[in-house]
Amino acid sequence: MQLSTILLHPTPIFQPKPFHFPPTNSRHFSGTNISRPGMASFSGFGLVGSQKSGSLSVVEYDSSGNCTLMDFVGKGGVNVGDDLVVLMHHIQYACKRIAALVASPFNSSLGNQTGAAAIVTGGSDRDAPKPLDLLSNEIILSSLRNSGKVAVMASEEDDSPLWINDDAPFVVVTDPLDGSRNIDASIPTGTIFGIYRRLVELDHLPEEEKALLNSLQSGSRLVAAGYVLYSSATILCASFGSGTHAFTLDHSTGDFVFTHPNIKIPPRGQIYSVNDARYFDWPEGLRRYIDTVRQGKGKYPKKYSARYICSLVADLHRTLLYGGVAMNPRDHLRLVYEANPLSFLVEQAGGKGSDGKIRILSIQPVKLHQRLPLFLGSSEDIEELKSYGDVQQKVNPGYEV
Ligand SMILES: O=P(O)(O)OC[C@H]1O[C@](O)(COP(=O)(O)O)[C@@H](O)[C@@H]1O
Repeated sequence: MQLSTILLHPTPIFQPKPFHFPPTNSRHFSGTNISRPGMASFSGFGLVGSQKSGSLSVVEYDSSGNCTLMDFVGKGGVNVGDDLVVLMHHIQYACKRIAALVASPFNSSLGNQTGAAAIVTGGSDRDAPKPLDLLSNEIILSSLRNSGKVAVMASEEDDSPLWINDDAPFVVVTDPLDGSRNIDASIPTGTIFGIYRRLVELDHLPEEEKALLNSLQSGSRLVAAGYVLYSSATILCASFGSGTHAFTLDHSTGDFVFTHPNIKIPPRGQIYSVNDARYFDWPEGLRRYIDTVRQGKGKYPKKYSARYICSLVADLHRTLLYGGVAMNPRDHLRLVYEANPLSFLVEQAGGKGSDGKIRILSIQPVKLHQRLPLFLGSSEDIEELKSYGDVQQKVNPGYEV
């Protein structure tokens, strides 16, 4: 199959549906609490906090009893505003196309057709993108363009941000396909996105300049953020500034169904997630921390377990649900595309995001592709880890795997 064929006919299953705002005459459900010991708790199923008033509002469900992502964000749900509803409709559609792409029997032959594996990044701070990275990037870009709601898109796959639409309200930062080095082995991958408002005070600047400055907003200004995990289930996890919620793709209908309301990361977990083949490149503090918790000698007197998928979205998703710390202590992950959106989600779930010293969301990005150490997880685990002082890996030889 030709690349162009895949691009033009990516997902026979999910045809784009005309967009309608959610119906307003759906049934109302009352809240219940779902929690399991030692795991994230999901509170108030069917009831979510209203972003504007801070009060609880009732999410509306369709006739099958399901509340979909679009019901959730719309007027019958938390009502994030019409512009953001339209944008989310296009983002979720793009992610359904990527979900189909990563599961496609044809994706392993894409490298030969695009020649993308040979792309050189011209001395920039980025690894050479893979064919699926580039295709995912195209899919996201076309959806953002079609939404009419995006002024700027900054992608991990592009050297510079793209100015799309002068009057559109939002700026989107994205890592279209994180963990793509895993793809040949069908290991989970993910899409990460963050949404900011366009800075109207920069409108007078030349396009290149305002595109860059809009993309370098601090994470504390995020309006919304999310990831989509492509795994045994396709899960879209998002926050619109009022809790972190997850939706699972129902392949029979093409809807993301509201499955994990108000995720609360346990304050303490028993799992650390890191590539510990780097142990001898770690600083003393990080080695001591890992040695301590794996022996059950830390503040939580149980032996920790190690889990590392090497796919940031998957490692974070598990951490959100089970607790613990997901980390990459070397300067590898990107502040703009990865650390900020994911820290926003973790904080909204009651956890913490740090570079080992300071809060991620407080860092002012100075470079688009800026990299940093990243520690995300349970608040007590992150605090304990930071108390070891020296946890950022400075030796970073650039591991070829
Ligand atoms: O090689 P390391 O240090 O284990 O890094 C692995 C991390 O890199 C990633 O693959 C991201 O790297 P890319 O953004 O370059 O794909 C993450 O998914 C994963 O957590």
